[in-house]
Order: sequence, then structure tokens, then C-alpha cells
Amino acid sequence: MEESVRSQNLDSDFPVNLRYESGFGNHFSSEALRGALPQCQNNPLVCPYGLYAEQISGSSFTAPRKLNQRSWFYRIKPSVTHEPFKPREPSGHLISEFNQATSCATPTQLRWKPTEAPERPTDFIDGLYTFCGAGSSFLRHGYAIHMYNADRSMDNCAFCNADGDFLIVPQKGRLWITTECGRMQVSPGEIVVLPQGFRFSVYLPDGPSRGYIAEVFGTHFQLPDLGPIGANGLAASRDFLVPTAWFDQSLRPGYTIVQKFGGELFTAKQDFSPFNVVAWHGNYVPYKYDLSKFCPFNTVLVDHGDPSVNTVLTAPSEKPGVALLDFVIFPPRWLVAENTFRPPYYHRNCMSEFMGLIYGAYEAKADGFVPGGASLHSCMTPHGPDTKTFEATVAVGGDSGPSRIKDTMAFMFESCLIPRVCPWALESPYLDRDYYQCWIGLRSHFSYEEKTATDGEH
Ligand SMILES: O=C(O)Cc1cc(O)ccc1O
Ligand SMILES: [Fe+2]
Repeated sequence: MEESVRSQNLDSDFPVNLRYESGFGNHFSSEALRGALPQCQNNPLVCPYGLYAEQISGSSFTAPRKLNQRSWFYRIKPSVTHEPFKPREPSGHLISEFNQATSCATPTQLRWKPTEAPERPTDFIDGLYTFCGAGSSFLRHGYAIHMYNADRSMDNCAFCNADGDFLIVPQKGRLWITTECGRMQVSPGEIVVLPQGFRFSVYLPDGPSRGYIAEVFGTHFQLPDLGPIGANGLAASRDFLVPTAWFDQSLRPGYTIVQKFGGELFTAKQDFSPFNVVAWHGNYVPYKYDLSKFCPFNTVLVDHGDPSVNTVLTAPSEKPGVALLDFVIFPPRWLVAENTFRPPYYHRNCMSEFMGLIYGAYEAKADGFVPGGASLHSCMTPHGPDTKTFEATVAVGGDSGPSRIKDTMAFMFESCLIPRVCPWALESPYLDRDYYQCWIGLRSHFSYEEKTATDGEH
């Protein structure tokens, strides 16, 4: 698969055509120089072209075969060739341990407006801030939800997240991401997963850029089981794209690796690019997916199905069928249910729901939830359509015929663990302090003539 990338910035060395391999969970192999990949073994005494062999493990060595993930890199110098890690100043607004000391518990419905472009030059690393999360990266159980708001490309540095896997949902601006497996372009409407430990660098060809990130600790994203849906539908394996080998062999004095470790940032200097992998093979890889390829399923007669049917990727917890974090989308689709209130039902959920909007409008909110904004409805916190949506839907009447939800892409990160919210998210000027007002106008439509006691006696 080839993709055209037009550089708006002449300094960029991003190529005109990027090549990807397709598939989910495959054992891929890729070489930028013919013959660079050792055959029949991983660790020859001397590798082709004098390369170093290095393994990256995404699961414990002894994980069951179907969960075992690792890749082999054949690189010009091994990753270990660097000066000692030092704490980085500033360390950022990042949290990977959610407890009373770091974050707050609140059952209140929360909603945020989109952030404006940063006031001073900010790259992807400095633009990261945690919204909420649960558990601990140290205990390898939990998740964090972040956003990024940046306007400048990372320069002579790479990011490495030792805590968990990043699922990035760009909302504004493309991301040109260089990884150890090769390079990717990720546009709003696509998502990218950068697994724990991969080094990557983010170039912003469109200037001011922002997006959402779900980070999972101690597990990886998988495709959901399809159950009675059958063998096809939702996200198809072949639509997931993996980069192909590309390397930078130049000398890079003062190159910095920024490592997120326990939510804190550390830096280490080296004099070469970490993107020096000439060939690689394995099943532990970064990948991207275009959400417009999703094949949605829905009710075709009555009622509103649960949103689990729109799961793109799921990071499992240890309980069967219960997600540590589901990535669910609300894509364009037909609505045909008869005699049915078609927008999302009013509900309280034992799972917690963080939502974002990539473009368009969301079917449960007439206003106030706009692209780049976010909302959080935690465990058992009531929520549902706002007053305007309810009134408008009922006014139209039940059998309104097929209608098409168009030009929209909302999503949800749904978790079985209850999030604690970061103090800066609660104090943020972007917090919508009047959010609750969107439901206050819901009137009682109840009508019932109470019978008197004497009526009952006759
Ligand atoms: O709260 C939300 O808007 C997400 C959602 C959508 C839906 O169609 C049903 C349940 C649900 O939580
Ligand atoms: Fe919900």
C-alpha cells in the first residue's frame, strides 16, 4: 500500500511515498537493504552489513503464544549506546499513578471545550498533558487519558514511553511519525498505536495540532471478538497498516532520547539517530487505522443497541469480556429503527466513559460538545441526550423513516476502572462549568389522573 505525502515544509525529509504492510497481529518482516534480515535465525554471530541484532519484548518471555509479542531490529548501533538518563526539566503534566496524592475523585459530569493553539512554541512531548486515569504503570494495570496540543515538530529528539501503549487519535493536524520500524503519516480520521517502548519522533507538517491519547498499562490492544456478528464486520485486520523499514545513518550530535518512565520524563544523550534500523521482523509493531474503513453494525428494527457493537480495538482486563479500555467510535451510518428513541438512551454505566469528537456533531448533544472537546461520565454518573436533542427527537415522532448520520466521528474510551481526574483538568479554563445545565431543562411529560379513594370503592 502506498500513500502520497506532500511536504509543506521544504526542510522536511519525509518521502513522497510511504509504503506500509497490512494486517493485524501478523508476523511482519521488512528490510530497507536487500539481504539485511538474517535468515533462519535471529541472532547470528555476525549480522548482514555488520548490523547489531536487538530484541524488543512487548510481553513477558513466557506469555502464552497467542499473547506473545516481540520484534527483532537489525540496527547500525544498539539502543544502549547512550549517556546516563537524567530527570528532565520541566517534567510535564503527566501522571501514571492515580491516587489521592496525584489526582481527584469526582462523580460529576465533566465536559471540556477544545484548547486553543499553544501560546509558546510547543512540541509533541511538551504538549502532552494527562486528563484522567486509573491504576498504575508500576503495577502494570490501568490506563491514562491524555491530550496533546502542540505547534512545533520534535527536533533532534525521540520519545520513548516505558509505561504503556499509546493509542493516538489526532483531531487537528497530521502527524508524521518516524518509528524504529519506519515512517507513517497519520491524519485526523485515522488512529495510530505506538506500543510501549518504541522510540518515535513526531513532525507536525500542518503547524498547530491536537488530539487525544489513551495509554494502557500492562496489556495491548486487540481486535474485539465478533460473536454472533460472524467472521466479518467492524474493523478488518487487513485495514491496519504497519510501516516498512527506513533508516537514518547520519551523525546526530546531541540527539536526545526522552523517556517517560513512571509518568516522569528523563533524557539521555547520544550521537546518532535511534531510527537506524535497517531491517526488522516480528509481531510487536506500531500500526495505524483509517476509521472510515470501519464497517458498523446496528439495529434494523427496534431499539438502540449498546455502543460495544462499535468497538474498534479493545485492551482486555483479566476478567473475560471486561475491557481495561475499549476504543469505540460513532461513525456515519444509517438509522432505521422503528418506534424507537434513536439517540443514545439515558443511562448510568458501571464502566466509565471518556468521549471526544474528531469532526462534525455528536448525536446526543445539540451543542456544547464540539470537535477537539471532551467529556467524562464516570462509573454510575447519569448522562444521555441534552434537552434540545430529546425535545427535537420526540417532536419528529417515532417512525421518521431511515435517516443518515453524516459527516461526524465521535469516539469513546470506555474502562472498567474508575478514573481519577488530574487537578489541572479540573481547574482548566476550558472546563465547561455549566455542563449540567444541558439536562436541567428536561421537563416531566408524565400524565396520570390520580383516582380518589371513593372512585376505588365503586
Ligand atoms: O454516553 C454516550 O453518549 C455513549 C453512548 C452511546 C450510545 O449510543 C449508548 C450508550 C452510550 O454510553
Ligand atoms: Fe454513555
